[in-house]
Amino acid sequence: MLSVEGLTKRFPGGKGIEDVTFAVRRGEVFGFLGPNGAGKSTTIRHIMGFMKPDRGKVTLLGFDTWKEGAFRKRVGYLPGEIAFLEGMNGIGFLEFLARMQGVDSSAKRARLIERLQFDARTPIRKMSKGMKQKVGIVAAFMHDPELIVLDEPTSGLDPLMQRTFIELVLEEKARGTTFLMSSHSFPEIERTCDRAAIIKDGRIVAVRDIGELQSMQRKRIDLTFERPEDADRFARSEGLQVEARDGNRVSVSVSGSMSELIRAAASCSALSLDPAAQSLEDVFMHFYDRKGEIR
Ligand SMILES: Nc1ncnc2c1ncn2[C@@H]1O[C@H](COP(=O)(O)OP(=O)(O)OP(=O)(O)O)[C@@H](O)[C@H]1O
Repeated sequence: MLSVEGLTKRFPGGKGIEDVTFAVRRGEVFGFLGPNGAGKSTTIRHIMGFMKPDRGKVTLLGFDTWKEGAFRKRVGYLPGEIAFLEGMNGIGFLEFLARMQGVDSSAKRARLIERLQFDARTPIRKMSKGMKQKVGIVAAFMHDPELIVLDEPTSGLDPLMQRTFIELVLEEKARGTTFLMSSHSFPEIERTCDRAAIIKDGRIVAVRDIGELQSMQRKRIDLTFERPEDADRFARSEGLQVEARDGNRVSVSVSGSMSELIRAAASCSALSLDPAAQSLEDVFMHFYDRKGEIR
């Protein structure tokens, strides 16, 4: 459905993307994961045919996206930063897009607006970042495209709306829609994607199944015990990687199965077991060694 081959773009100043190669299969939800400035938006702009590559090419539904625009009506796109037409309200903007897309998408549009719970009659200049993001999501989904390309779709959405968004993606996926979705948040990608590419400093460092990425991920767990003696006993258990100890608390890091940890925690009367908020750094550090190479 989508193939990105050797895509290279060097910006003045040396940044850009280098030899980016991956393919998205029909019907899958494909994540595009990387820290800020890694090259996600640059790659996506090339995919959508808005930038001319220095080298390489993008083939989407059989079209070279830089040279041919005929793929556009069959694709939905949510840019990282949406440029709206000033002076319109949400509905006006969506109707304008629908005319360009050349399909009657009014019924689907109304359903999406209801799901995302916002007043689309609000003038765009008065909309919050989250509301604008919702208008952009409706625009990307409403014409039932075969592929939906989303650049950081949940930025600006509150947790409840992030959940609604995930439901929408899964419903569309069940109908056979293909997705390419960029994010810098692994948990977000984890809930929806089948596979993901990881990009860092303009280069793809891994393309893996989500299950594989999950099992590679190292998690930090904070445990609290009834008494410091229990914490001591737990910290001496076989096969645990203890990161920190303080009184009746112990932090460990785990990758893969949790069963050993849970067994040891139970036998030492653990009171609570909390996954520590994982920073992006923690996730990415697992994928790179110091030279930035994939392990
Ligand atoms: N038009 C441009 N001219 C010069 N440099 C650019 C241009 N567009 C992007 N860059 C640089 O290229 C790098 C990749 O940017 P890009 O926006 O693709 O990253 P990103 O992965 O989408 O990041 P974020 O998560 O912050 O949106 C950055 O260092 C950025 O400053």
